[in-house]
Amino acid sequence: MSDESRSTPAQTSVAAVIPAAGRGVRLGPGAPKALRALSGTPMLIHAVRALAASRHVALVVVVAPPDGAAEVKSLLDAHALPDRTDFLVVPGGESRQESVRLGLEALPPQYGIVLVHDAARPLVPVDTVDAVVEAVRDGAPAVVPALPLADTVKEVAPAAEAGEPEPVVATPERSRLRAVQTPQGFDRATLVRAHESVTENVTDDASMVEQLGLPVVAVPGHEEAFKVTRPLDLVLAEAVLARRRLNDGF
Ligand SMILES: Nc1ccn([C@@H]2O[C@H](COP(=O)(O)OP(=O)(O)OP(=O)(O)O)[C@@H](O)[C@H]2O)c(=O)n1
Ligand SMILES: C[C@](O)(CO)[C@H](O)COP(=O)(O)O
Repeated sequence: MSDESRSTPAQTSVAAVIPAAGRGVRLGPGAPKALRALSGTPMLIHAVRALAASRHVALVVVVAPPDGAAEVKSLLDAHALPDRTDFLVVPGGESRQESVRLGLEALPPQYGIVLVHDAARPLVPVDTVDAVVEAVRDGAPAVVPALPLADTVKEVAPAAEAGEPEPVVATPERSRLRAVQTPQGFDRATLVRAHESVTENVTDDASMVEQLGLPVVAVPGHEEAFKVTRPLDLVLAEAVLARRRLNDGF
């Protein structure tokens, strides 16, 4: 590639990988979490629309439950989505990390910036997505949206016996702690290297980049980007959607 044809960060195309292959055990029995309805629409469709709402995002790769790729393709076909965005569906894996890796492997070469976004965070506002992309375009290899904590956090040691109280061993300084959300944004080469190098299971992609010794920066997250994990989160999600409908005058 000549120097003239090499993309600058500002021109680099952006793809989003949406891991949606989880079962949703903490949500309780039912369909895979991403396929459960919020206000009559599958959670996954809300998440896809939230990412495709960003003018930066040109491709969305949905990582479907391992035996659910055909169902997810039909869902994408059945719901209105922006014309300017391309969509791909690939089957996922046993862990979130494996599902993200499978999504990354499906990315065509022209995408230099990758967002990884949980299907379980269906209501992330577009301004949060854009802020993450802009921070990567400004040169950060890895960016996380993050919020200060409302609760004090304690570190505990294992209880002496199951069911016994856990001894508290430390209280980390709260002002320096953040609750991390998605989409997390990456320079693609950095994220690919992280997934190739880190073999132990981690709960987010940015921590793999930290393990490479590369900088990760935090931008402001949003309270509506919360993760639907337990049954009460569904109640909150429905309330947020009802508030949006009211604000939009529906
Ligand atoms: N094998 C997996 C496990 C999780 N995920 C995705 O990773 C995101 C965050 O995971 P989480 O909220 O933990 O979802 P689940 O694994 O479905 O939840 P649980 O742990 O309660 O089963 C979700 O969008 C989920 O679909 C995935 O793509 N592949
Ligand atoms: C990636 C993540 O959403 C950042 O908070 C989170 O780590 C996912 O965790 P989960 O246990 O897979 O829900």
